[in-house]
Amino acid sequence: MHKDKQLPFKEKNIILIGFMGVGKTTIGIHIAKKLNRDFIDVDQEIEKQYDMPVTQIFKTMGEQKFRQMEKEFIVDLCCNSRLKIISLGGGAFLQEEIRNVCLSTSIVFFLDLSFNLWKDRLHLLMDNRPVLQNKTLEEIEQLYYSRQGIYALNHSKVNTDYLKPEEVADNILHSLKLNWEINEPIN
Ligand SMILES: Nc1ncnc2c1ncn2[C@@H]1O[C@H](COP(=O)(O)OP(=O)(O)O)[C@@H](O)[C@H]1O
Ligand SMILES: O=C(O)C1=C[C@@H](OP(=O)(O)O)[C@@H](O)[C@H](O)C1
Ligand SMILES: [Mg+2]
Repeated sequence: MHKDKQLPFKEKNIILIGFMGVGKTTIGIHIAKKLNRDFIDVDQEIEKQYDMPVTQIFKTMGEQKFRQMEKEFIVDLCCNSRLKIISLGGGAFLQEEIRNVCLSTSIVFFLDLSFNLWKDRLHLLMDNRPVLQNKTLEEIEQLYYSRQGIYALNHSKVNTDYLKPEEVADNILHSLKLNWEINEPIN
């Protein structure tokens, strides 16, 4: 739809990135509601398409196949949609093609949560995040820090420490509104 032409700033998709469990899905839903826009969670879309949870996709088809599906879905979405609120899976941004298409077409917010606070959420994630399974806390901490450089490639970083999902959504909306005004003033 807009491969060669940039969309007006206000029409660009908004994309949330960050480590597993930081709240991309939860906060994305809040933002979409507040802006009255469609919400798309990439993992949920892949799950619908294959009629199985991500954990099962990893088991039966392997991680590489999941990464391929993830890439195809995100590239298509970025090139052929607008005005969407999109939550990526935490590993998606590791793929260069995904980073490039997201950063060149959309507004990318990195949701940051310090590891100390993230640890308290581990029990909520262990069962349905295949990447965490069979790892020690030390290995998970290494994975967390090894990905921070990749997440640093964003348009805006948002701190989520000690904030409720709705508060983070409000902070993102505030920042968006300021940017919309700066990029496209009313007069
Ligand atoms: N700001 C927050 N404070 C407390 N719990 C949260 C917050 N954001 C998300 N959660 C919880 O953490 C878990 C993971 O959230 P989720 O939105 O699925 O993260 P992600 O999509 O980044 O993996 C969920 O159980 C969710 O309710
Ligand atoms: O970080 C990762 O490699 C993954 C994160 C998950 O999404 P969330 O970040 O929404 O948990 C999901 O895509 C899959 O389990 C792999
Ligand atoms: Mg998610």
